[in-house]
Order: sequence, then structure tokens, then C-alpha cells
Amino acid sequence: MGSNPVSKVRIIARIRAQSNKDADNVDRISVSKPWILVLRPNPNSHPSRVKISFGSDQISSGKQSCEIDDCYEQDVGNEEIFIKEIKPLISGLFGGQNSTVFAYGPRESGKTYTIQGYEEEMGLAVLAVDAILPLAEEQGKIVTISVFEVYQDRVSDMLDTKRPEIAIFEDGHGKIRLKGLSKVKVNSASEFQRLYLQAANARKELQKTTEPPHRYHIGCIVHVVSPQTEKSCAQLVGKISFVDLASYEDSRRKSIDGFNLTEATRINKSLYTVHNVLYALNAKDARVPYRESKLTRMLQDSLGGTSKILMISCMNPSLCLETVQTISLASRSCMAGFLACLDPGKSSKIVTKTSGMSSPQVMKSASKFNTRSNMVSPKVKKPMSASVLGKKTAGSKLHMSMKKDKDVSFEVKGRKLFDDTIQLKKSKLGNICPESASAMESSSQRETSLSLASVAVSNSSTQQEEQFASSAIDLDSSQLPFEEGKGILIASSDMDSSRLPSEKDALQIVNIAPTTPFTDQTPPTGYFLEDKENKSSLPNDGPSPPLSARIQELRNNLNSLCFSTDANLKMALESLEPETPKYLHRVEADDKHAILEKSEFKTPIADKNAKENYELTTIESPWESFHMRSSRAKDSLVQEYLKFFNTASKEELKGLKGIGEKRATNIIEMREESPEPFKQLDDLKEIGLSKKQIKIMMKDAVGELL
Ligand SMILES: Nc1ncnc2c1ncn2[C@@H]1O[C@H](COP(=O)(O)OP(=O)(O)OP(=O)(O)O)[C@@H](O)[C@H]1O
Repeated sequence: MGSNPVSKVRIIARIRAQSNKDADNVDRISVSKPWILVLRPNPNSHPSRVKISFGSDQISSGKQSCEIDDCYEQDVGNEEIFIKEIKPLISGLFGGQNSTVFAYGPRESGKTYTIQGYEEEMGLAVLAVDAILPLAEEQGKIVTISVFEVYQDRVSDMLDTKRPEIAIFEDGHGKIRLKGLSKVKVNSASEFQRLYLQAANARKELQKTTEPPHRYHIGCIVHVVSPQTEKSCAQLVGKISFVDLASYEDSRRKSIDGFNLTEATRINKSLYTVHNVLYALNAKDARVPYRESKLTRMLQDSLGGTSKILMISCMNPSLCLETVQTISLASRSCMAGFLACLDPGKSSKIVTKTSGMSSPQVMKSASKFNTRSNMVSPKVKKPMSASVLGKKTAGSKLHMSMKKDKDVSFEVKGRKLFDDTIQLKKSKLGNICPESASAMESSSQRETSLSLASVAVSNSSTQQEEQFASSAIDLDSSQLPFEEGKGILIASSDMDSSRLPSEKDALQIVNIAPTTPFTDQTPPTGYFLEDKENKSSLPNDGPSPPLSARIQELRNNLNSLCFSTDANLKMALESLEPETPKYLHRVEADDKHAILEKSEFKTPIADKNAKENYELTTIESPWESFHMRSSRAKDSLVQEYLKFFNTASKEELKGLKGIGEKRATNIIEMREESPEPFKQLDDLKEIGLSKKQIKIMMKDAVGELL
């Protein structure tokens, strides 16, 4: 696949050819003005990424640019992209390598044209089947296809629309199963094209009748299978999935299509999850947030492991804002691979004790922000050839802009730009279409430390989105370490790496509270979190405040962290200079929960030899001690509760509020496929429960015990 040897995920862009319809576009810009510049590196340079700059004749400054693996311009057809990008994936397919191809971008950017194509122009999926079939025949394999749709986190079978919603679960061998998704054998590319177009077009027709129209992801999975014989069952050799993602729409737009904002936000959230997954995979993160959307969860075994991913970011030159955002997001995932390659030792494994944390991963983000971004600020130094959208010449103006680009050094702050929380930050953004040049300029001046995507995405908030994100955070907060009391480890760039704890003997800070300064020596900076406001809650300063006040404080801490932007978060972390923990408690390094022994007054640094064997714990008040114990109790309650789901009989399950005949049957069936399908509370979503319902059910169960 192309020429990117380092990344698991290859990120390319495609500029859609202009059509007559562009004249009526919403941005009312003249697309004849070139505003997308594609700068190609010297063919011998390595790694050879393409730089895309956005600007126009009218924009003299504030030019923004991004790097991606490659870019196909308007005159390139599907066939050429297929040969360069998809063919290498097909060879892997017969060797057992799964792969996934995504098309992402704003509306009418050519996603469907690229993936599915039209009768007269075969899309990449059709071209792939056309190439796979003869190879399969040669090797005695068969090819089956599935077509699915993901709408509002519901997965439906598009080849048999009467089927119920597809259930996604993991079997006993850790394989993802899509229960209820039909597979149809195909014998020719034209048969496949007919089936695929029929399914997709039926959905499009239906969409025309719905008010407001819906946005959804549509995908197809092409399986190569060893057929069943007398001696063996049919066996999957490999599969390649093609996903035409829902169009990305900046939710600040006055719903041109009448989309309601909640739906738009939800769709964007699932698109961000796809990018977060690609980012995490490329950055070789320890945790990949597959579970955060149905789409990534169902494709998990075609994304993780040895799978290859191709993300095609489609550009619609008439939609400036969304196009810039699309490329910025793509570029970020692309650079994650580059940075991970430069710095393989420092993956986000630094944060080892945040297992209970789900999205938004503020802490993890913080660690990326601090450990990576400061190290590398890649600049394109190599000479480039250039082509300008609309006129492929490298003129003097271009030369000037390249000089400028050098100054505007291309920075990727190693962070999930699209954590849900980021959407909460408001500022004024101008898009970078010619009319909005000044807005962009001022925006870029204000936010130079953030990448364009960050600016753009952070500005897409609206009141409703705030509410949406805020409620999401509310739900997630129960899993964040503050409340779970599992401890937080935050690494900062200032941290002396020699003092970084290894995964094995990780320093754990259980409930961080302000304390007196170190007597001997200042501890390493960066991995403490304290609430300076809370000084009055020191044991020595008087009695602990009432429980409700402490809970409120913790909630505030949590919110302030969640709502921080990169810059704010970094500032917050920097301002949280460590102070001496009052007590040190001996902890067995490999014990999940801190085993507290007799308190000793000792600083960890004073006794360097003992450092390895100690975890820092600050047990400051009876409340904190209570909190730690109660969170352990909460953990074991959750485990007991899940055990019930994994073992109870159907009748017992039906005794639970919210579990009727259908869900109970579903649970039993899931257990037949996998002995222990429920490993964490989130897994209950697989039986159609919302996060809120799970929370309520859990509360009910706990309530009964009291
Ligand atoms: N490379 C191309 N060359 C010629 N025409 C194209 C190209 N890409 C897209 N088009 C045309 O542009 C229009 C929009 O393309 P398409 O439907 O593929 O966009 P989309 O991103 O899937 O849109 P949406 O998400 O709104 O469904 C179609 O009429 C299509 O034929």
C-alpha cells in the first residue's frame, strides 16, 4: 500500500473534481480561485509525505498546512487509486491480513464515488471484488459479501433489511462476531456491484423520504473463505471492508439539510471516534477506543492486530471549512504514526494505572501532549515540487508561501484533538475560504499552539453540543480515576525520564491532596495532581469538610480537567507543582490495590533505594481513606454484578428491572458464543442498554443491598 513503511494506517486525500453544481454552493466562493495547494516532496525523500496548504490569492498570511501520506488530485480516477492503494491490500488478504478502507469527508466530496462508484465508474470496492474473484478461484476459495449500515449506533443488514439489529460481541477466542449479518456469495464483480448499489441506493431513496434526512455510515465487507469440505468447516481466510462514512458536517452550520443538531453531533462524535482509533493505532497506544462507537467495535478485527487501514479523506473544494477540518484530522492521525516511529519507547504506556478510564481520555491525552509534542515539530525541509489546485504551476507566489510555511512550522500536538471535551471550548473561527481570510488570520494568531483542526473543532461547539458533551462527561465521570480512587499518574514533559516509574513499579497517587513541602528534596515534577483550593481540608488544618462538599470538590476537579483544552490542561498540570506527600505507605508493587502498612514520615526521594518498593499514597483524611475503600467496594460490586450477567439463568435475569424475555434470550445466546461476554459495565451495551440504563440498573442493584 503506497510508500509508507512506518504506519499501520495510511492516510491519503482526494480532491473531488469540480462540477457545475459548485456554483450554487453554500460557501458562495469562487472555486476557480485556487485555495488548496498540494506540495509534493522530492521523490527520493523519506518518508515522503505530501503537504497540503490552504490559502488563496487573497490570503497573504495565516496559511495553514498539513501533511499526509499522499494526495490524489481531480484528474485521478478510481482505477489509478485502486492500483496504487488497494492492490497491495488484496495481496495481504490471501495471506490472512484483514484491511479496512474508509472514505471520510464533507458532503458531496466524492466518498460514495470513491468507494461504491456508479454504474459507469466502478468504485474501489467493486474494483477490489473484480480483482479478488479470479485470485480466489485460482486458490479454490469463495467470496462472500455483507453490506451494513450504522445509523445512530444501530447496525442494520442492508442485504436483508427485514433482519433485526445486528448484535456485536466477542467470542471466546476474542473474535468479533456480528450476529445476524447476512453473507451472500458473489461470482462476478457485476453481481456484486448490483447487490451493493441496490442496497445502498435503497437506503438513499428511503433517506429522501425522511424528514430531516439522516446521515449514516454504509459499509461492505468482502470475505475470502475456504469453503466447507467433508473434513472441515468453512474458514475465513481474510476480509477487506469498505466504509463510506457519514459526511462530516460542521455543526455550526445552519442545518442546510435540516439535520437536527443532536444527530449531527452524534454522527460527528462517531466520526471522531474513527479518527481516535486510527490515531491510537498509528501511535501504537496501549488502549484503542474501539468500543466508543458501534462502527469501530464491529470492525475491530479489521483494524487492530496486523490489519492495514487506508483512510481516504475526500475534499470538496466548495466546502472550505469542512475540507480544512477533514484534512487537519487526517493529518493528525498520519503524524501520530510518524511520531510513534521516531519515539517508539514513549508510547502512552506511561499512564499505566488508569485502566478504569474511558473516554474522554484526558489524562492519556495529557501524557501525549507532554511527552511527544515537545520533542518533535516536524517541518518539511526537503525541496518540493508543487501543484496548485486549478493551475499546476510552481510560481513565485508559491515559493513565497513555502517560505512562510517553514515559519508557521507544522506542529502536531500529540493529543486527541477530537475528544468530546474539546468541543466545549469556544472561540471565534473564521474558515479559510477567501472571504474569511481575516477571521482565519486572527484565529491562527490567537491559537498558534493548537493545530488548525483543534481550532476548528473546538470552535464547533454550540449550546446544545455543550449540553450533549456535558452529559456525556457526567456519565463517564463515574469511570474516571478520581471517583474510582484507582489513582492517577500524570506525566509531564518536565519530568525527569530517569525518574519515570516503570510499568511494574509504577508510582501510584491515590487521592492527591495538598501537603507540606518536602523537607529534604523536591520530588520530580509532573506526576502529582493536587487541588490547591483544598488546603483547608488538610488533616492538620482542622476537620474534613462534609462529604457532600468533598464530592462537589472532586466533581469540580474532574470537570475542570475534562473541560480543559490542551493549553489549559498543560497549564493546569504545570501549576500543580508537587508538594511532599505527608505519609508514605509501603505497597506491594504488583498489588492492584494499595496495601497500606504503617505510616512512616519519609520522603520518597530521601530514601532512593526504597523508591522502587514504594508507591506514593497520601492518606490525608478519614474521608479519603473512606473514599479509597468505598471505591474498592464499588469495584467488587461491579464485578459481582457482571458475574451475575455471565452466570444467571434466564429467569433470574428476567428478575432484573430492564431485562425482559428478549434481552434475557440475547444474553443467554451471547454466553453460548462466549463464556464470559460481560467483562465490564460497558459490555452491557451489547444487549441494547444505554449507558444511563446501565447506571440506573446498577444503582438499583446496589440500592437493594443497603
Ligand atoms: N472524482 C470525481 N469525478 C467526477 N465526479 C465526481 C467525483 N467525485 C464525486 N463526483 C460527483 O460529485 C457528486 C457527489 O459525489 P458523492 O455522492 O460521491 O459524494 P459523497 O461525499 O458521497 O456525498 P454525500 O456524503 O453527501 O452522500 C456526485 O454527483 C458524483 O458523481
